[in-house]
Parts: sequence; structure tokens; C-alpha cells
Amino acid sequence: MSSPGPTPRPALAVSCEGVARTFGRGERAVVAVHGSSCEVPFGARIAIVGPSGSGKSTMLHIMAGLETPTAGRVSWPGLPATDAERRAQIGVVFQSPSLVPALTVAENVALPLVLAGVPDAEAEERVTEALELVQVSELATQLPEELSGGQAQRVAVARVLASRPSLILADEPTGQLDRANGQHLVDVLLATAEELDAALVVSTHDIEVADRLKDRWLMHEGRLNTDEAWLNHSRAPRGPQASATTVGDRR
Ligand SMILES: Nc1ncnc2c1ncn2[C@@H]1O[C@H](COP(=O)(O)OP(=O)(O)OP(=O)(O)O)[C@@H](O)[C@H]1O
Repeated sequence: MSSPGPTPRPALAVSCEGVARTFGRGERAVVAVHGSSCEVPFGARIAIVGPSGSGKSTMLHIMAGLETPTAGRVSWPGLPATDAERRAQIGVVFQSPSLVPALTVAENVALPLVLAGVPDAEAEERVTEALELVQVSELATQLPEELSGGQAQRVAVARVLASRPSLILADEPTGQLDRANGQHLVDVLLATAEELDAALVVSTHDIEVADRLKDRWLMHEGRLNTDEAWLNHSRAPRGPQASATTVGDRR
């Protein structure tokens, strides 16, 4: 019997090789991300956990192509090579919802579809479906200023889902939601990622949210640790500090 060939490498949505990002110069320079590497295949469900200021948002923005690394290399082997086409396949849920103030909720969700040239009837269908998924259909004609923080956050998620991305990057998507609504939003992100066969990366402080995702990575002082062994380090005298200890203690 012939031996099986090497297992084909899974298609990667995004790959980071030693990426770093420094803001400012000289004495005022802040290193938000130190040389960090990761590979995110399609089908991945990853939580990036870490304390405030550890570099999670910056890392997600690098993966999204919104922030250019000052060192290292980011690539999207499984996404289109041209910037515009690739951007259309990357959905980012920002920490602050950033809705367009003059547009209604439905118009905000439709905006990326209109810009991408999706026909009106299909855009309308996708908007209705996305608003239903995040349970804000009744807010379709409201303006962003009329929404609570949590409602705005759900609309921002709907906007990403409607564009049917292949790579979903969500920065603290449950930050302004109570526990039940937060859990529901995670359900929606997971179900959508499954349906689209997309990669999903969620940054969070919330261990309950992190535990819903298949893999958990730690961001600590600008360094990304993709080895889940850190979960057990809390018992070791010199394991990763505060955040890892907190996570480990919950297990
Ligand atoms: N545009 C910027 N200019 C200067 N410093 C920045 C900028 N963006 C981030 N930083 C700094 O980089 C570090 C990492 O910030 P980042 O927002 O990535 O962390 P975070 O883990 O997402 O934090 P949080 O959970 O509070 O959002 C922080 O010290 C922050 O002050």
C-alpha cells in the first residue's frame, strides 16, 4: 500500500509573520505590537484574549489590512490579491460602532452593499436578514443617535454580516451588551462564520465569550501567544502574568 502523501496545508485567510506596530517616535514611541506571528485558516474560530492596552485592536487592524505593520509581513493567501476585492471579503466589527449619523439603521447596513454594486433587491434582502439575525429589525428606520450603545453595536455587526465576508474580525463585539445579548451575538457570529465557511477572530476581555470559540490566543504586552498551553501556566510560578492567570483560574 502506498503511503499517504503529505496533508495539504489548509487555505489561510490571513498570515502574520513577525508583525510589529509602533506608534509615534523617539521618547513618545509606543510599541503596540511586538514581533508576532499567526496563521488563521478558513474555518478558524479564534478568541484573542488580553488585558486593556495589550495590543488586541492593533493586531486585529493589522490582520484586516487597516494598519500597516512597521515590521514583519501580513498576507492573505486565500483572499483576492487586489486591495479592493480583498477588502470586500474582510468584515471588521470595530470596538466603537462608527455608524454614519445621517443614515438610518437599514441604510447603514446597506451602505457597503451599495458601494460594492450589489443589486437593490438582493441588498434589501440581505439587510432584512442581517437585522433579523441580530434582533434589531424594529430599529430599521431609526437614526444612529436614537440607538443605545448596545443597539448600535448590533447594527455594526449586521453591517458586517450583510456583506458576507470570508474573514470576520470582531473587536470586543460584546463590550456594550449584557450577558444574554452578548451570548446571542456570539451565537450569531459563530453561525454566520459557519454558513459562510469564513474565518472568525474575536478580541475580548470576557472569558465567557472566549470560551465559546474553539481556540484562544493570548495578547500580553504587545505579544501574541498562539499556544494554548498558556492556559495551564497560571499554576506555574513564572507563568504569564495577570490576564493569563485570570483565565487559567477559571478552568
Ligand atoms: N493610534 C495610536 N496612537 C498611539 N498609540 C496607540 C494608537 N493605537 C493604540 N495605541 C497604543 O497601543 C497600545 C495597544 O493598544 P490597543 O488598542 O491595540 O490595545 P487593546 O488590547 O485593544 O486595548 P483595549 O482592550 O483597551 O481596546 C496601547 O498602549 C495604546 O495606547
